[in-house]
Amino acid sequence: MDYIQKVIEIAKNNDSSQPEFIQAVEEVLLSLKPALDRHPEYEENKILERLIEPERQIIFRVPWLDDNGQIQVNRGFRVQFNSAIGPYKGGLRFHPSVNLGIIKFLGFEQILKNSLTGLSIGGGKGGSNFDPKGKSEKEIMKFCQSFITELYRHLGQSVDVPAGDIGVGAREIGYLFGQYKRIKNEFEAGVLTGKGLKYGGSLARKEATGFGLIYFVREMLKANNDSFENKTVIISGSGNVAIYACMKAQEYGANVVAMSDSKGYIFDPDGIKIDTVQQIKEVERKRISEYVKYHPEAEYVDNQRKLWDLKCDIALPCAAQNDIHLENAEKLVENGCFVIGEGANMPCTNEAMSYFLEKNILLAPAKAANAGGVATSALEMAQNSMRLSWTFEEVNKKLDEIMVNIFKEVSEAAEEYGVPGNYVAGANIAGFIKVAEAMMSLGIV
Ligand SMILES: NC(=O)C1=CN([C@@H]2O[C@H](COP(=O)(O)OP(=O)(O)OC[C@H]3O[C@@H](n4cnc5c(N)ncnc54)[C@H](O)[C@@H]3O)[C@@H](O)[C@H]2O)C=CC1
Ligand SMILES: O=C(O)CCC(=O)C(=O)O
Repeated sequence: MDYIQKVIEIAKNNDSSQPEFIQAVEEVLLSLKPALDRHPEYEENKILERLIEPERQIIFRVPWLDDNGQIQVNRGFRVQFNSAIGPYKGGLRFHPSVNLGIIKFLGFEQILKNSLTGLSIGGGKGGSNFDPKGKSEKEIMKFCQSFITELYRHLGQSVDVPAGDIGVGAREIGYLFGQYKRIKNEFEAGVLTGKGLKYGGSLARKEATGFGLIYFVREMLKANNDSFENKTVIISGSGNVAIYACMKAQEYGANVVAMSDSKGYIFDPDGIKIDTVQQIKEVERKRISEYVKYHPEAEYVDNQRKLWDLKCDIALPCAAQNDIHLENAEKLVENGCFVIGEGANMPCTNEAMSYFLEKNILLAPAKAANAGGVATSALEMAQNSMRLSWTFEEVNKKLDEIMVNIFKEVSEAAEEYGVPGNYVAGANIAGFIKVAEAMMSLGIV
């Protein structure tokens, strides 16, 4: 058995109840062969065995009182995966589906993503099986306070710096930061990112993941002599990443015709009115089905999975993992889709990814394409350290430059390691080499 298969077997034996984590490990490791062939020292130093084992995993009880005075108990997680190149960095997800395997897949992806940004940030991820849907503002606050009251002892601006992910936005980060500050009696702004603008947040962090995705896809299109102009785009999700991806794609002349949530999708052939989606999702926190009340000419389909049957040139999955299965991939290609930009983490199954690559579809992998969010989080930390704030234009310009660099790094790695145009392998190899070299330098730790 070769080295890669041996390590995949170790992951399967150790973590057989964590299918998403095994999926992420297989996807990454299987593409690293050219890098491992060139660097036999990585096997001698058991770099892959160490890479798949988190440095630390924290699981904790989160008790809180609901509005009826009843005690509720949730489970909290923080996986501090790899700090070879910087403090652990990665978001918190609050969603009923959260378990250790999901947090581990996200944390594992984060190691290589953060490495691609070129900034000094290691990989981590956390969250809870808490469901924010239907909770009052007070309940959200009480949950966040209880969550951070346990987790705070493992955090610090040079230790571990969480941010948002599904179910965690500026509101939740505010409550987490407020309680952290109270416990520590210290205004340690750099301990959390995605903060509100009045207490240390960065302009453009809210927009960064969606904008960054479009900057990356723009570069990928440019390298293939194409652009967003007049392209038909469909987007899954209607949260933070989806909204700002839609906005920027429209700015570049694309016609975004569909968006979704976990229940269904809206189809507006004249183009999604993104300010309506923002009103429904960011202000009212309601279902995307509300859209047709404002725009009766649009259609609502009560089946999110059917989104992938729509005709488009570019598909941007920006919701959750394993959103695009093989049959969705086949349908997209059959309908003429030739670009996939992954805004969500691991939105395509491994079978769907292989199919896209086989069909020479331009596939922008999540690790690279959605790295603009965490990169801008690192810019927020930099501003916090300097105790100053950059303008929106300054942050956005830096974000754009970072995404241009990531694309360059990814496509050059693909060329150098013999898989030109395979941005999936390019991203994995480029992200991995940096972390592996740092791990080699740091000794057996
Ligand atoms: N917020 C950020 O800065 C970053 C987020 N991501 C990833 O982007 C994705 C979306 O995250 P956010 O927009 O921040 O979250 P969000 O909570 O703002 O929005 C999530 C969206 O996905 C939809 N959704 C959730 N589960 C779904 C399902 N099973 N099927 C269809 N739709 C579903 C929700 O209805 C909502 O529209 C996640 O995969 C996240 O890990 C990646 C990088 C950074
Ligand atoms: O901004 C951050 O630190 C985290 C973003 C994140 O969770 C992600 O990149 O998936």
